[in-house]
Amino acid sequence: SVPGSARRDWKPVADAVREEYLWAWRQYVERALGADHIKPISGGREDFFVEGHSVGLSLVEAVDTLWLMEADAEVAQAVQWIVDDLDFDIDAPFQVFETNIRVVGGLAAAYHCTGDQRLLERAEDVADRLLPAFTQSPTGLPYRYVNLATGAVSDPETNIVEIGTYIVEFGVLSQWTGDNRYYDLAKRAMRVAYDKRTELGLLPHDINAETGRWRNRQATVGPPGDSYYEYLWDGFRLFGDPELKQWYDTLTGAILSEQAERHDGMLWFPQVDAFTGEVLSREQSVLAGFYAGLLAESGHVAEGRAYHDAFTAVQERFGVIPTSVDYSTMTATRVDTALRPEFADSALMLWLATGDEVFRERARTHFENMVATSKTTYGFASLTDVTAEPPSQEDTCPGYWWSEQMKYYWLLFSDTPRLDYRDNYLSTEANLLRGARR
Ligand SMILES: O=C1NC[C@H](CO)[C@@H](O)[C@@H]1O
Ligand SMILES: [Ca+2]
Repeated sequence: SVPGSARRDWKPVADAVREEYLWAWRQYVERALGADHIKPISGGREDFFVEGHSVGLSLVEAVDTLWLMEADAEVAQAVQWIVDDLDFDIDAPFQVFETNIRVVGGLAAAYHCTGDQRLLERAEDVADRLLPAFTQSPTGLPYRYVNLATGAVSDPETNIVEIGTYIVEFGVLSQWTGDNRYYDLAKRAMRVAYDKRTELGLLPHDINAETGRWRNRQATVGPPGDSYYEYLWDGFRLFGDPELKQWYDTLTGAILSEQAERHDGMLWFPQVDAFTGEVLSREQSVLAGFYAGLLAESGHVAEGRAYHDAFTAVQERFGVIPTSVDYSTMTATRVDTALRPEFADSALMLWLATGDEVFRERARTHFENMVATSKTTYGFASLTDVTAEPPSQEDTCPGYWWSEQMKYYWLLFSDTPRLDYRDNYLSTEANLLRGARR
């Protein structure tokens, strides 16, 4: 039922992924239950959003991954913790973008997989606490922070990712609750930025939420531009909104004609001046690797393949892709890397779009190299230097590890009956919002 022929037996790899994940889950439960992060070297606890106010982030991010792995006892334990112990009435400023993609999205995915109404109620509760960031804004571009208890908003110095990565999570809430406020607020913010595109059809990435004025000239498909483009396409795919597709096609056409560059026979996307098209930087963030998958999903399969080929060259050179490289010299401009999932994200998207086994091979290497370099006493650790022998580790594990690369590997290798491989949707945080087969 999956695309392409299973020419080799991937089950051993799928079993290894599930074994590593459930081992890491047991360490988290025993040592850091309820913490945003486990500290994988020391076994300690770490807050992500606000010091002293963990919201069980890694647990919230793990629910749908556990469910897809048929770890149903672990799912039940996680849901029980959410119902008993997760309270968003916190008098502190939370980052609106990160809270949406990780917490609203994680709870929405948990609801989609389990059907437990209490999880939808929690998703609505935290989403409602984010709305003042939109409704208090004179332009409709949301502020970056909101106090979850008081609704006080702050920091208008934002970017297109943080004003434009909501329509998926807000859209399914509108669909599931019948309240269109969520969708309308999310789409309005995207429209404001789109309407300010330059003559070339490109977007700078920094903008002021109070004045609506651009704060810089640089366009990028990496952070903080990436998921604005992703969510235009995803919003069209999930909700069929033709305007979102028109905006996506216009901006993507400009990116492919004005920004794409061939270098040493490989396809790259330098940062350019959005007004003139002048190349500003040939630095490529590992986060930009998601774009290979987005291009393939949205009909630009050749470009998507070519961009993944480029990042495969980086993986082959460094073993683990560094936070950023200069592709004109193939040197790392930052040697650290925080367990970033994007290469595996686009490998899954390209495999689903083409059925080509090469993407499973590439993802297998990504998994094996991650285990070899990041696995430590109580879990998996970010790296401070991928070029060191052996690569040096940092005592932290990001929340997205629990939602992203381990889920991408599992879906690539397991052929799980819990996913509709022909019609599914994973958010930018890999939250499953369509395609769960209960
Ligand atoms: O869209 C995102 N950006 C950064 C993280 C992964 O690198 C994660 O939160 C998500 O994939
Ligand atoms: Ca992402």
